[in-house]
Amino acid sequence: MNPDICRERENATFNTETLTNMLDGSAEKTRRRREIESLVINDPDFQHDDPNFMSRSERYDAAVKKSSQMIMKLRDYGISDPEEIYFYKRTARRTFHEAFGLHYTMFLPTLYSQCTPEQQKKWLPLAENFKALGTYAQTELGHGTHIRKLETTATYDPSTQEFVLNCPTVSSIKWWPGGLGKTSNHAIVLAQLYTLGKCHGLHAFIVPIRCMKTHQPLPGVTVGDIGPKFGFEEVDNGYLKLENVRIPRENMLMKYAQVEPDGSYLKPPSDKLTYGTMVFIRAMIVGESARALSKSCTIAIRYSAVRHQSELRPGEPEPQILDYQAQQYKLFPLLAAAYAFTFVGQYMSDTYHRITGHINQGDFSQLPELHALAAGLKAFTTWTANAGIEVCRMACGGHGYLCCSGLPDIYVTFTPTCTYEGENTVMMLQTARFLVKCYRQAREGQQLSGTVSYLNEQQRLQPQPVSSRPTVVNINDLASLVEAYKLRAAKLVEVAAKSLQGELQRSISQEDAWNNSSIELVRASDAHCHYVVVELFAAKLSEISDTAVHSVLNTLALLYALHGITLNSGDFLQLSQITQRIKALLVEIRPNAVALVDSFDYNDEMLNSVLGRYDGNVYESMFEWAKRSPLNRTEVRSFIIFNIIQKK
Ligand SMILES: CCCCCCCC/C=C\CCCCCCCCCCC/C=C/C(=O)SCCNC(=O)CCNC(=O)[C@H](O)C(C)(C)COP(=O)(O)OP(=O)(O)OC[C@H]1O[C@@H](n2cnc3c(N)ncnc32)[C@H](O)[C@@H]1OP(=O)(O)O
Ligand SMILES: Cc1cc2nc3c(=O)[nH]c(=O)nc-3n(C[C@H](O)[C@H](O)[C@H](O)COP(=O)(O)OP(=O)(O)OC[C@H]3O[C@@H](n4cnc5c(N)ncnc54)[C@H](O)[C@@H]3O)c2cc1C
Repeated sequence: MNPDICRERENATFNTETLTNMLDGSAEKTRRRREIESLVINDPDFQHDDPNFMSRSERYDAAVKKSSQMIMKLRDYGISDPEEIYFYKRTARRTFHEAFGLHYTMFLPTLYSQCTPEQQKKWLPLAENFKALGTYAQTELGHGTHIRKLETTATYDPSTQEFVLNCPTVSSIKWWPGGLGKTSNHAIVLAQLYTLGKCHGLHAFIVPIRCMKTHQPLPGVTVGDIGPKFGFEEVDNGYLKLENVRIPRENMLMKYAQVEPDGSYLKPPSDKLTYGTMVFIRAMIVGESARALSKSCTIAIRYSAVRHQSELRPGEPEPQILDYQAQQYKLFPLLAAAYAFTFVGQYMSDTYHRITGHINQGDFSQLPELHALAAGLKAFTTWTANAGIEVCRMACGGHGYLCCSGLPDIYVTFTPTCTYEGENTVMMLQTARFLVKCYRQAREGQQLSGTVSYLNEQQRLQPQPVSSRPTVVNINDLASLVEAYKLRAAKLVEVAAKSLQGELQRSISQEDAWNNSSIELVRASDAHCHYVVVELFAAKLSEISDTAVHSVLNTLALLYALHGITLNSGDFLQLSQITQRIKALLVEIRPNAVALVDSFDYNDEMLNSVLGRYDGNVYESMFEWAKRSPLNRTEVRSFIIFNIIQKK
């Protein structure tokens, strides 16, 4: 064990196990999570070649093999709880990405949430037993964001009681779905429903695409892999063209909207229920932001504790790079954000399950808030985490650029979360739509509840506009900082609403007014989400009874809130003391930095990083890893070089 990293752990002011238990929910939950993780880590079937030294095809084949093994093993171990399956797969995913990822994350959840009981009876046994292997095919070459303009059609034929599916143009070819190219034999296809000559908009259909016996594409189906990408090398994101593909009427997902045998159409209670799976994944991605950022911080902070470089004082030994204030300023606010997002991820998951419970009971009243919250927090947390991973990589200097640091893979795997499940700017604009609506309701005297209740206060405090009210912040008091964030959010929502109003007064259309105000609208959503994160971090502190853990998390919460103010100082009144206070907080966090990342409890197998190793023995491991590069298998790799040298 590296002596530097041992000393860091000895100097921590709190018990890492207590904090890990709190993050997991209880000591028992930590025990069970670790037990599931060790099933993977100690399994010889999961000791495989490093994918960095494999070709794309080899990686795909290995991923399919591992994914199939996982299915068998989960069955053998009797693991069926979704959260436990998730722990198992998360551990197995450490060095390869699942070939059946979309089956679990979107195909199955869509069947659970949008099938009638009769449909569930037919499809769930097939899907849960992996006979029907599925994906979610919504995006087309021409449209990903503006899904109302998707061109794939499903036209009902009452004479045969079938839907006929077509992708009539090049731009209507389905493009991107994970696992579509080579793996899936079924797809949930989002298509424009036509019945009795009328279009009823987007609906979801279960479409068999490959024969369940031979795995050959079915008649009318053209399907394949879209080629290499920035990351996710193992995954066969695919294309799909449907030409006169007939499916039975019962293959339309009919929990909400229905087509009767004679072709008559029954409307759903809300036409946005078709979009439910996207809301689910957006809600889950918030927790993924926390995990990607906490992993990156673990690597960068552990490495910064063992890496020595330059001089602080002439003649003295080189310090740990973690002792540089500039290094702390890069990493500790991200560490604080990783904790904040962990709590926000838990809140988002609980909120999703609570509100979908109400939706299942027929109460749709909270759907707009759920959509706005999931869209906004998905965008807010993925943007921060995405930028943060890159900061962590650069904070490791040159070694952070090596694949064995683990950071390049975390980055290329995480960065598409800013695009998929709703491009982030577009998601922020959806949240803004909700915020402006709420602002107007509050102005009309309606009492708002939930995360937007702060907009009620603007009504109470009229006639003085929010934008002219001074912000007085006690920088040592979290409650005061929450108030400052609240006021900033109220101010920026007001600015956005007024911009819209101003544009409309110039008698331009609603749509143009919206486009001309989109900078203000995105800023309003960003401020709202930032407020929600700070508020939830502060609320979490009130649940913590252990004094030492409370104290260290309070320091992190203060740093998160104050650092956010410095990044957005134009929106707050400038406070000259804030930078001084931040410097003091960095010093306070310094002795606990390694213990705080230890508490995330990533073991070496999951972290898969030579720089972030628990024992700190980074250089020996880097040298061992380099020796395994295929380019090192022979001393002279290219005779072309050899010939050039000879000629000279
Ligand atoms: C407790 C622990 C539990 C552990 C559980 C363990 C289980 C673990 C399982 C899973 C773990 C998951 C881990 C996550 C890992 C993620 C990996 C997933 C891989 C994903 C691969 C990628 C897949 C995809 O990308 S699929 C394609 C996604 N595509 C999109 O997102 C398209 C984006 N576009 C849109 O959503 C829409 O077109 C739009 C919102 C931009 C606009 O829609 P439009 O119809 O045009 O609407 P508009 O006119 O603007 O608005 C009309 C009103 O409708 C409201 N609205 C819009 N959308 C919604 C919605 N979804 N819900 C509700 N309401 C909506 C909108 O606000 C308007 O309302 P208003 O009242 O009229 O203002
Ligand atoms: C790795 C990966 C996996 C994916 N997996 C799947 C899958 O399994 N199934 C599936 O169906 N899809 C999948 N997708 C597709 C993904 O959902 C879309 O790429 C995503 O929804 C964005 O749509 P787009 O590509 O059309 O971007 P565009 O909408 O073309 O975005 C381009 C730019 O235009 C801007 N823009 C667009 N509309 C507006 C607007 N209204 N206002 C302001 N700015 C706007 C955006 O902000 C962005 O800057 C995947 C994508 C990736 C990268």
